[in-house]
Amino acid sequence: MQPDQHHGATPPHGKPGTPGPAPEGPGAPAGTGVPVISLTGARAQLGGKPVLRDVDLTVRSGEVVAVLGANGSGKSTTVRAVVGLVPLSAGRLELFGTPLARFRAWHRIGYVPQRTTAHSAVPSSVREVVAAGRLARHRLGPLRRRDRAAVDRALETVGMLERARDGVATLSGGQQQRVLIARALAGEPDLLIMDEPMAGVDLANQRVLAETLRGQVAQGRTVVLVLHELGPLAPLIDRAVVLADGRVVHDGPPPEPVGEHALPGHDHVHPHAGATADAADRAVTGATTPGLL
Ligand SMILES: Nc1ncnc2c1ncn2[C@@H]1O[C@H](COP(=O)(O)OP(=O)(O)OP(=O)(O)O)[C@@H](O)[C@H]1O
Repeated sequence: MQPDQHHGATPPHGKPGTPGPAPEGPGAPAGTGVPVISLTGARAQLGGKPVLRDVDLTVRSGEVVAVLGANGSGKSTTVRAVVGLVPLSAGRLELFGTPLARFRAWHRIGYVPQRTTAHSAVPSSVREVVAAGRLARHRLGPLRRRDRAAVDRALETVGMLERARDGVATLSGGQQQRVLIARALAGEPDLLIMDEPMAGVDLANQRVLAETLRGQVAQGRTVVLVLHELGPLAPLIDRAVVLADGRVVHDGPPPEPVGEHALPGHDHVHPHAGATADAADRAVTGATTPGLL
């Protein structure tokens, strides 16, 4: 099945009044900016097995793109390749118009990896974890006032400022996710990449995360979200890229929730084996939880 290509067209959920940090100036509609991510013909192998097979992913300044697909379809590997954590065996990657080999502006990218359930053995405080998000911005030495202010702003954005001195291990999973997002925001990135930000997060924390993301999108931040389903984030998404078995099987408007998947609280788990376009069709259906946004 050929991907339904949709690069750069006006998004179905265009956000009126979005200022956008696009180099072509404020007011440029999402999806019409310069490519922030340009991944073409990407192939990658993990454990000797092909995991990405000719993946194309173009994300333009100001866009909010969901990467969807069943378990094992290659979503995490795709975004890990984008941030240089997985080497490509073929294909080309440019970030902000610069080939990966020459790209140095890592402070422009905030990456929130998939959260593991394992508690950190390192007794870091919330503030220490978030301050690590400034590392790409500031060189060695004590945090300057500007860095500290950015850390405070990020903590405030996710509603964790009062918990700044607490140990991360004392937090719930959802609160830890908020801290990881604050770490990414502390670097004041132009591009925010989040891998399954809602996974394992309770409803109250999902509300905070959704509100945080809404604020980022309103500021014109370019956002890539790996999601199992659009769920409560559906109103924010401009475009969906669906993977199945390491290939893009859809690149276009986000799907409408249908059938049982539209029921609130529907918990979607996909089989690992036999990822096909049909599996991808199932994966793109989203459960909406009313009132989150
Ligand atoms: N480090 C690794 N070594 C070997 N195989 C891996 C590794 N990481 C991932 N894989 C395999 O690569 C394939 C794609 O994995 P990936 O995590 O990208 O999928 P995904 O779509 O993000 O899945 P999920 O929704 O379960 O997170 C899977 O078959 C997975 O088992």
